[in-house]
Amino acid sequence: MSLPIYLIGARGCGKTTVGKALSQALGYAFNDTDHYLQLTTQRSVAEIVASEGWDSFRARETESLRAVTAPNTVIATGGGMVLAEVNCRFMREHGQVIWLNAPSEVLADRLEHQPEAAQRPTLTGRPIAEEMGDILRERAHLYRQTAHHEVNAMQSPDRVVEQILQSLSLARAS
Ligand SMILES: Nc1ncnc2c1ncn2[C@@H]1O[C@H](COP(=O)(O)OP(=O)(O)O)[C@@H](O)[C@H]1O
Ligand SMILES: O=C(O)C1=C[C@@H](OP(=O)(O)O)[C@@H](O)[C@H](O)C1
Ligand SMILES: [Mg+2]
Repeated sequence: MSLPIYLIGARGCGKTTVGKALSQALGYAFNDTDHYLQLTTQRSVAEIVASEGWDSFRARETESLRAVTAPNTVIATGGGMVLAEVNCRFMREHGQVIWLNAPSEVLADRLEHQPEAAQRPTLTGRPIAEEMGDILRERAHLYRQTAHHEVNAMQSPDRVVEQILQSLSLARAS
C-alpha cells in the first residue's frame, strides 16, 4: 500500500491532465476533488459558487479532500485547496504533495484557449492574465510551503509525469 499523491498548483497548471497520466503510469486510481464535488452534488463549480458563494465551495472542497483520500491514488486538487491551512496540513500528513509550477503568463494562455467556465468561474472579476498574476502572487508561498516536491509544469504532460516519478523515487531512495 502506498500513500496518496496530491497534485497542487494554480488553475491551468495541469493537475487534472497530469494526474490522470500519472495514475496510469503508476497503476493507481485517479480522483479529482472538483470531479468528486460535481458527482456528489450534481452541480458544476460555477453553479455551487453562484448559489452558495465561495466560502461554501471552500468548505465543500475540504470535505472532498478527505473523501477522496485513499492509498494508491493520485489526487488532483482544485487550485485553491491550499487556501485553508487545515487542507495543507492534511495533505502533508497523509501523502506526498507535488506542486506543478508554471508562470502566470503560461497559465493564462492555456486558460484563454480552454476556459472551461463551468469549472473556473472568475475569482477576481479581472481579465484572466491579470487574475492569474494576482493569484500566483497570493498563493505561490502556500504551494511552495505545502509541497514535498516542485515540478516544472511548462513541459509536456508526459515529461511532467516523468519528473514526478523521478522526484518520488529519489525521495524514496534517500
Ligand atoms: N503540460 C501541459 N502542457 C500544455 N497544456 C497543458 C498541460 N497540462 C495541461 N494543459 C492544458 O491546460 C488546460 C488546463 O489543464 P488542467 O489539467 O485542467 O489544469 P488544472 O486541473 O491544473 O486546472 C487544459 O486545456 C489542458 O489540456
Ligand atoms: O484556483 C481556484 O481557486 C479554483 C480552481 C479550480 O480548479 P482547477 O485548478 O483544477 O482549475 C476550481 O477548484 C475552482 O474553480 C477554484
Ligand atoms: Mg483541475
